[in-house]
Amino acid sequence: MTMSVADYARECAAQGLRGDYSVCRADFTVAQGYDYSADEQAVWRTLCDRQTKLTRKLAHHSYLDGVAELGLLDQIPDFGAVSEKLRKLTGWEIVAVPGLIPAAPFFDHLAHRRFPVTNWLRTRQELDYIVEPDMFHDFFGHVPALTQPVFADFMQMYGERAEDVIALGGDEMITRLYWYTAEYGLMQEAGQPLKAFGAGLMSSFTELQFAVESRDAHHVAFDLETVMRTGYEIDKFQRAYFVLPSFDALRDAFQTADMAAIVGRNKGKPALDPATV
Ligand SMILES: C[C@H](O)[C@H](O)[C@H]1CNc2nc(N)[nH]c(=O)c2N1
Ligand SMILES: N[C@@H](Cc1ccccc1)C(=O)O
Ligand SMILES: [Fe+2]
Repeated sequence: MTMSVADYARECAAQGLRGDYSVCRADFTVAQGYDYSADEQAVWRTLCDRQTKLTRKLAHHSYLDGVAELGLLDQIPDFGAVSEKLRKLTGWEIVAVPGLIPAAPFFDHLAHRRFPVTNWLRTRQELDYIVEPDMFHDFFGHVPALTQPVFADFMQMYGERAEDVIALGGDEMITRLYWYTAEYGLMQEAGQPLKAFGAGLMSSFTELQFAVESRDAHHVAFDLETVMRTGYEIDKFQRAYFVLPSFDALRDAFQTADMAAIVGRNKGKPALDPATV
């Protein structure tokens, strides 16, 4: 692990991130501390109700199958109870974190089948979109798919391969790959309408509709090396969405890629502009 919790806490405070990083353990986890107000519970239900109407229409079926399997969206989740359920289904658990954490510990959690979930919730003013991951994003966006064995295995492999790529000096490149697939990926299977599967889309009322339905959204056919070279910003709608033909295509690209060669060719080069890829 490259960055200490104390250094990261200072950096996050300087950037205006909302979580309290001063209470983190060395692996960036904290206690969930289940003490949410009635108002926060109401915000949670509002978020789930309005977003579920959209995902029914715009989300890939692997996500919707996950929601059906997981249930539990009527109140703010108790991470311990959810972990118990997930462990039985796919061997995953969720751990509480104060918000965005650095790439290396994040991928280390994934490699060990632990998914980091932020322990605080966006406010009523941020129902449509929030600039940093909160509990609604982490839980509603990511956790349902972890009930699906194929996806659950894939996320662990992501964590393992990421550690190798980081060791080669490719942390920016592997982070972009995660970003444009797990967070903002779209899927168009043969003969099917375009669907979303990325968690950053699942949790945003406005960006989910924009990415799938707007003529202004920039859709690009998935290519592993291009994705690994394309820059991104976390606090604005994405200027490119990469479209996969299937999950198998993603897994194959991952398994056959010569990561050392890709990192070697591209390390230190400026990122591609997402608007023009
Ligand atoms: C690896 C990459 O930086 C990725 O966006 C990670 C980083 N840290 C994170 N931390 C939290 N809490 N939630 C996330 O979704 C992520 N995503
Ligand atoms: N923009 C996402 C949250 C998010 C922020 C940053 C990274 C990933 C996701 C939402 O509104 O739900
Ligand atoms: Fe996320």
